[in-house]
Amino acid sequence: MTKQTLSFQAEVAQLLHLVTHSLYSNKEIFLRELISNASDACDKLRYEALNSPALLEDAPNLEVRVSVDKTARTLTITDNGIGLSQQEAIDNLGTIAKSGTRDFVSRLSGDQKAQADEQGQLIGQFGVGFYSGFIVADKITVESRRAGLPADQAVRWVSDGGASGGGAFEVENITRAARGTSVTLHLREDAQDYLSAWKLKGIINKYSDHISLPILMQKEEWKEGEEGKGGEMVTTDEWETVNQASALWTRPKKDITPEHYAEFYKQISHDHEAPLAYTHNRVEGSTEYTQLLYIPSKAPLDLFNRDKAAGIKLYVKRVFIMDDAEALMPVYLRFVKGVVDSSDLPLNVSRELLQESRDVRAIREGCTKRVLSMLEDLAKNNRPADDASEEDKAGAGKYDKFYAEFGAVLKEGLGEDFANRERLAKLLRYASTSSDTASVSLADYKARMKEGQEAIYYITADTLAGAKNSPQLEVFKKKGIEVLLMTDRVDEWALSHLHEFDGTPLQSVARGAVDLGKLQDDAEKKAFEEASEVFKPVLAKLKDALKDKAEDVRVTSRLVDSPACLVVQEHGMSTQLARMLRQAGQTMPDVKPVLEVNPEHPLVKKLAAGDGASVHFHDLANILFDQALLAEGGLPDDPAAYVKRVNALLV
Ligand SMILES: Nc1ncnc2c1ncn2[C@@H]1O[C@H](COP(=O)(O)OP(=O)(O)OP(=O)(O)O)[C@@H](O)[C@H]1O
Repeated sequence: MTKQTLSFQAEVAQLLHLVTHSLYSNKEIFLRELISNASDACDKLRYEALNSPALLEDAPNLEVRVSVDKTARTLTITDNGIGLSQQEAIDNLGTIAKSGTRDFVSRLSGDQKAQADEQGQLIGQFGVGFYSGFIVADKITVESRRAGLPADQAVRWVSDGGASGGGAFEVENITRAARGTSVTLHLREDAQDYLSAWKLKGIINKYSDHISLPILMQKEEWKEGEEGKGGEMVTTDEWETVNQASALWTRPKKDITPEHYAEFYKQISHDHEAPLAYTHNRVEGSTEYTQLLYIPSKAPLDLFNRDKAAGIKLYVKRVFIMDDAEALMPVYLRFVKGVVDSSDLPLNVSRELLQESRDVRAIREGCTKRVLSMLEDLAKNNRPADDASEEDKAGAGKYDKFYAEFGAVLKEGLGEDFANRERLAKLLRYASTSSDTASVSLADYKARMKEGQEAIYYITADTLAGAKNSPQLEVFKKKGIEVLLMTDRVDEWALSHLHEFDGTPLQSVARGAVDLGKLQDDAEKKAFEEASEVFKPVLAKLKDALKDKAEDVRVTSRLVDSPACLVVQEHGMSTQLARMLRQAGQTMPDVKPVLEVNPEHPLVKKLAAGDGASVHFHDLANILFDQALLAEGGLPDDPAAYVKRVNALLV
């Protein structure tokens, strides 16, 4: 093949512009990115070689070499991993594979370029990968041969990253004896200090120490100068390993610093923020494995996508097997990132096999328990006592942070993980009528329950304001009974799997007839029974007038200021959930709510005194119903008819 000149995908050209104009503040990350790619390429080869050992040719020891040529002013990162075919070089080094990064870049418009610095920080979140080489290089040459292809089918890829204005790269066919890839950076004028071996070792130590492959550099020696001249460091032909070259998780915990853990997290998660917490354990017993699990500080944008890739990398005896091993973590813990290294699974394990393996089940259970313990610790140290140790104080507010990001997903576990339901229930936090923030645990609530209170009361609504101002809370407010306010979409479904906490039932205040049990005194009960009796005739008339809308009409003691509210039958779906599902396009059976009226309210009294056969009565009954619907965030079936009825009253 002769030389071909090809253009970058439009987003790559934009990304390159961004990289070269805005990533100056943290230039050195380019080395981490390129070494990380080299390490991935070796992992891929090791995995493919499990089935095709011939791919390893005569070089079974995988490694990365970093070398400099001071005369040519180049820095080269070479690996003997999987390599790239010509087509792969064109596809992978000319486009952006990750859809998240691509979308982000394509959204940057021209006038935003002024805030390049800010964007540089943002782009750091997505990982610029290979293209970060252009932070320090004005030209990059990649030479590569895919493992398994003959020496004369290697490729050379060269680009100046668009500096010449063309936004193009060249590819040509070359002969390369060794399999694998070398990336040569022609260093910019202001990046010449990356020719210093000492500097490079420092960067490798900082960012890439945990890479399990050996990273080799040529040894340097002090050479005395000729007479009258100073000495200097000179490069020898001997190569030495400059990193620890053992996978981080295989090292004893005492030898790993928090910085190492954080750096490793960044590499596996592509998250620029430090993790909130991590746990590292070697599990022994009938199933043996090592787990290193992280809880991120921030939720990803696609957190609620239950099909989203899981964040666990599976290794078997330190050989990388697969990313996103979803069988190792339940779906409700999909935000956890980390590594599991098993000693028992076969190296050729497939995703299908993982689903069925007993060892995998044991690992999943073990990982789940670990994550829950980690969360329990965060919860425990969230509000440290004054005399707590410095370490415990450092955890202040971390659980709140976790819960704000991932609480809604954790709740899915109530319906998914029956074995751990009680532990999960203890981790739940809600806003309540005494706290606007999601900080009340079920145990806190129980500890504050009133004398004679027999249930944990809660209400679900679309918004906090909607929950707080719901008419259904009126009697609870009057009696000073705390009610949990639930506003996550998942709450109602999740709560349908949690009927009690520590022996106390959970009761929705919008479901079934209100029964405050011992919290109501005898006089109140008597007054209520009398009212039910007195209102019987008007209830019958209301029922008739609203027969298309309401399942039943009854008097209630739950209201204080409002004339009426809607409730659902004890085991029915709430009107709020039904509305949500309908909005989501599901066909819902038409379940009619119960209209409850307040016998103390003037409007209800007026109805009772009126003539049930009059047109006026029919209109008032409908207004009463529609207003109750509005009060809980719904819309009348026929809004125009509602407006007409209200207007008729106003004039
Ligand atoms: N040393 C290498 N050996 C083989 N293939 C490579 C090498 N470096 C890069 N590639 C290929 O180029 C692709 C693009 O690399 P790039 O670093 O831009 O993205 P990535 O590695 O997929 O993402 P990220 O770096 O954010 O993890 C890689 O997915 C890989 O296929």
